Amino acid sequence: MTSFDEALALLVGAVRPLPAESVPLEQAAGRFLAAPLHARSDAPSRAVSAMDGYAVTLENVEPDRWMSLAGESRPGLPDPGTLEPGTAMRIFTGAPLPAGADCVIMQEYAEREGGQVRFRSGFGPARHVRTAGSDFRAGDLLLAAGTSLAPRAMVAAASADRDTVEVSTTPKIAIIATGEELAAPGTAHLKAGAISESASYGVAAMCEAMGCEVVLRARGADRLELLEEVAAKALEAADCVVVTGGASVGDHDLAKPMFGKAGLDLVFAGVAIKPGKPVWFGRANGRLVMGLPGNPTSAMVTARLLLRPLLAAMQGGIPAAELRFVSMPLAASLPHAGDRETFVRATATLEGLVPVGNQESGAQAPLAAADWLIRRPAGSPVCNKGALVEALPF
Ligand SMILES: Nc1nc2c(c(=O)[nH]1)N[C@H]1C(S)=C(S)[C@@H](COP(=O)(O)OP(=O)(O)OC[C@H]3O[C@@H](n4cnc5c(N)ncnc54)[C@H](O)[C@@H]3O)O[C@H]1N2
Ligand code: MOO
Repeated sequence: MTSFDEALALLVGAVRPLPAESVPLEQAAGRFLAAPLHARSDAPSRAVSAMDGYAVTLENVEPDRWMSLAGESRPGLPDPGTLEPGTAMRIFTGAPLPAGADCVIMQEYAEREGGQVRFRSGFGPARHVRTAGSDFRAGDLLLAAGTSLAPRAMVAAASADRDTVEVSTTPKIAIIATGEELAAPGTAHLKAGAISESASYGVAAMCEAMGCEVVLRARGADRLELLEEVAAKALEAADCVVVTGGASVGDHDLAKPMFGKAGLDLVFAGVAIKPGKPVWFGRANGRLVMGLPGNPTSAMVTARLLLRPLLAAMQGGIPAAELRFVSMPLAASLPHAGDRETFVRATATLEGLVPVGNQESGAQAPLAAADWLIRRPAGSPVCNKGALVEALPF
């Protein structure tokens, strides 16, 4: 069976990034940069104060000795001029430092009387000055092509002083949940044998968090003609179709056959991971198609491990950046792993990772608290509390 690493490589090899477009910065959050973003100018453009206080030349200041106050520097002022020798200038956080000043003394250390100011000792040694270009220089690479414009990256993007950015076109995603038993949330209790369809809600939320637009949602009973119709519509509407359920070997597992008429070309089917073994991926009608297992935990684990890198790759993102495993301590011991590479669902605590109590593929309730996946190679021995494990934010 295909290993996780092989599946990932196959997937990345099968994707061509969507074209780029220019969008206003206000619409860029969550999108992937299609071109590197360079700074227009230095930041700060000149030395500025990091505190509210008084600009001085440090060697001219003696604790508790009165000196005259001359001038004021406010943020936004083009030029506060020069500090007159032996004086202090009132200055505010972010305001330009006058020429000749090399230090800002916080106002908490100052006492004022008329046009005079003195400073009690203890104000040093910090100078509270942000030097020109200490954040970045004109022309510096602020964000590489392929970076996802997550909230923190948006600050860096806006600091480049550009009103538009080049980003990837938004991928259109169709999500089809298959299974006779599935009912829309709110209606399952009305029908004997029905369950509330849950997996696709997690998948849709993940797609949206990855900057995609979910253009079609459907639930399909296990009847081939019906599913073929839904598949045709989805392939028409979307760049990528995600199917949940029907991935396994049962008589009613129709997720792959429903794309038969559309000429499904499988890239992989079945990956040696637990949970999520039946996950599959291919192409049909020039679109990408990923099949996730119906078990909700398996669906979310495979979406995290394979769909998320796929959505990044479609947008020119770096798939490996979606899979940054880190070392984390275990706060509880783990039994030996089976013969498939295993991804244990866990919660982070101050002491380390604690596996959630219910590790079944069909679990739904524990997913909300399972914010980490612990990666365990096939055949891993028992792992004791305190040991370091490879983990990925889930
Ligand atoms: N004989 C075998 N049986 C199974 C195998 C196998 O290798 N041999 N693999 C098992 C594994 S592993 C998994 S995972 C499951 C998943 O298979 P499917 O993708 O075919 O999933 P379904 O049969 O459609 O559903 C499984 C389970 O999950 C519930 N479900 C399905 N979709 C949803 C949804 N959107 N929201 C909530 N719950 C959903 C469904 O009712 C079933 O209980 O197959 C094993 N079987
Ligand atoms: O792969 Mo299944 O998700 O092990 O139960």
